[in-house]
Order: sequence, then structure tokens, then C-alpha cells
Amino acid sequence: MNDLILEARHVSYSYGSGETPSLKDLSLSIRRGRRTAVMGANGSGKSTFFLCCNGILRPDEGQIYYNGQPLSYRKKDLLSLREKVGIVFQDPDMQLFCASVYQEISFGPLNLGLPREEAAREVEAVIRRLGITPFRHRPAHALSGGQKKQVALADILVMHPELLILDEPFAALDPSHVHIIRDMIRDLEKDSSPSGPLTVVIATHDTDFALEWADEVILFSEGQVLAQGAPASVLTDRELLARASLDLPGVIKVFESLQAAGLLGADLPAPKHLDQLTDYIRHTV
Ligand SMILES: Nc1ncnc2c1ncn2[C@@H]1O[C@H](COP(=O)(O)OP(=O)(O)OP(=O)(O)O)[C@@H](O)[C@H]1O
Repeated sequence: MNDLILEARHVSYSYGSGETPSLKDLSLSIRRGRRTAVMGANGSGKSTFFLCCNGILRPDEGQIYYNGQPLSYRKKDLLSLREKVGIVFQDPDMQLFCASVYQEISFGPLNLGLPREEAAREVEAVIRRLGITPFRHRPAHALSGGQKKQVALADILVMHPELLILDEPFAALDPSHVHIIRDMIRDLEKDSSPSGPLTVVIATHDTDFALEWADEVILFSEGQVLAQGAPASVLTDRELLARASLDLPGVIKVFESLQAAGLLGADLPAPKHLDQLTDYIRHTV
């Protein structure tokens, strides 16, 4: 099986003739089963790239490859691609259109032709798993922003995608809903589809989350890839972060100031999260 689930080669895209291109000769690769964080300033092209990944947008130039094959834009092939590549949009209102939460989550499996009983089993399982039971019969438009995000994720997970793209899943959430969505994301590690482990791509501005969660980070700037690599190297590079309008992770700021004060060894590797930093301190004092 191809190690790369998705690859973009020299992709350019403009929303209209005469518009500044939103993607400019962009090339990147996403490895199967790896957790990838896509980061960059507002307007750097992340959402536009995602829309190219499931064929909603077609590049003006260049090519997207899925499982080693160039995307085909025939209707039948696009429907099949969209079963495999699920996008949870930044704004859940772009995604939710059925009368009730239950109908909303059932729509995909029924539309796919799953027998009613099997579809109901799948829907019940995802409703339980994502804690949607208390509002399962409410109309989607009457939910809070956090609840809508839970339903939007359920909508996609019930389809068992191979590649799951979450576009800024924490945007506009209060801290308790950020926790709920973070726990859901951690729980996704158990998921797999018949063709292998689930690959998750998340667009976020939260460098602490990316440092802890991701295996790989891709930085976007002005429609191009500025850097792609391990979180511990990309997210500790102040110059790269400044060019992508991102902050140094908080845990790295504290780590570096403890090193500068001589309280932690200069040779310690960057911690991935607070617990690791706490361990360093415990072993030093
Ligand atoms: N529907 C559209 N029509 C015209 N231009 C658009 C459209 N959507 C996005 N753009 C432009 O394309 C560029 C890239 O936008 P995009 O939404 O892909 O960036 P982003 O990195 O996802 O930003 P954000 O972090 O704010 O979500 C921006 O200049 C934006 O104004």
C-alpha cells in the first residue's frame, strides 16, 4: 500500500480570473496514519487546499493524488472520493442541513444505500460515542456552536472515512467544548477503515495543541508551503513561526526561559507537553 495517502504537486488555484492565486505552486504530502497539523495565518490557503483534497475545487494547475492516483473529476469518482475524504468545516452551518440531529447523521449512510437497520446501528453508535444523546432529536439549527461541531464530526465519522480533515475544530468554542472536541480527537486514534488506519489532518492556530498531538506539521504562508516536518523542529523555530504568524508554543516559552536561567540543561530535547516539562523540572530539583 502507498505510504502517502495524499499528495499535492505544484497546485495553483484562484477563485476568479484576475484574483490573486489562493494556492501558488503548492506541493506537499500527507502520510497514511500520521497525525498532521496544517498551520498558517488567516488567508494562507488552508481551507482552499482542503477543498481541493476532496475535489470540491479543481486546481487551475498541478495535480492532487489520492492513494497514488491523480484525482478524477467525473461525478461518480468524486462521490467515491468524498466517501473516503471527509471534511469537517470550520463553520458547521455549511454542513448541517437536515431537520433533526438524528436525520442529519443518518443522511450519509442512507444516501450511500446502507439498509435502514444497519444505518441505524451506525448512527446510534456514533451518537453514543460523541455524547450527542441529550440533543439527538433537536433541530440542528437550534444547537449551540459546540454541539453543532459535535454533530458535524458525527456526520463525517459515521461514513468511516480514510482521511479525516478537521478545519479549525476549536474555533469559537468555550474552554469546556474545546476539551470535549480535543478528547474526541484523541479518541480517533482507535479508528480505522477497511483500507488501514484513519489519517487525521487538523488545521489549527494552536501551536501547543499541534506540538502535543501532531506527528507532522505543515506551515502555510501565502498559498505556499513554508515548512513541513516534525513538530519539535518546526514549532520551535521562531523565525518560521513569525513568517507563518504563529506563536511559539507556551510550553516551549517556559522551557526556554528555564534553560536561559540555567535551571534546565541546554541539551534537553524540547518537551511535547506540560507533563514532560514538569518531569524535567522534577528530575532537576
Ligand atoms: N469563496 C471565495 N471567493 C474568493 N476568494 C476566496 C474564497 N475563499 C477564500 N478566498 C481567498 O483565498 C485566500 C485563502 O483563503 P483560505 O480560506 O483558503 O485561507 P485559510 O488559511 O483557510 O484562512 P483561515 O485561517 O482564515 O481559515 C484568501 O485570500 C481568501 O480571501
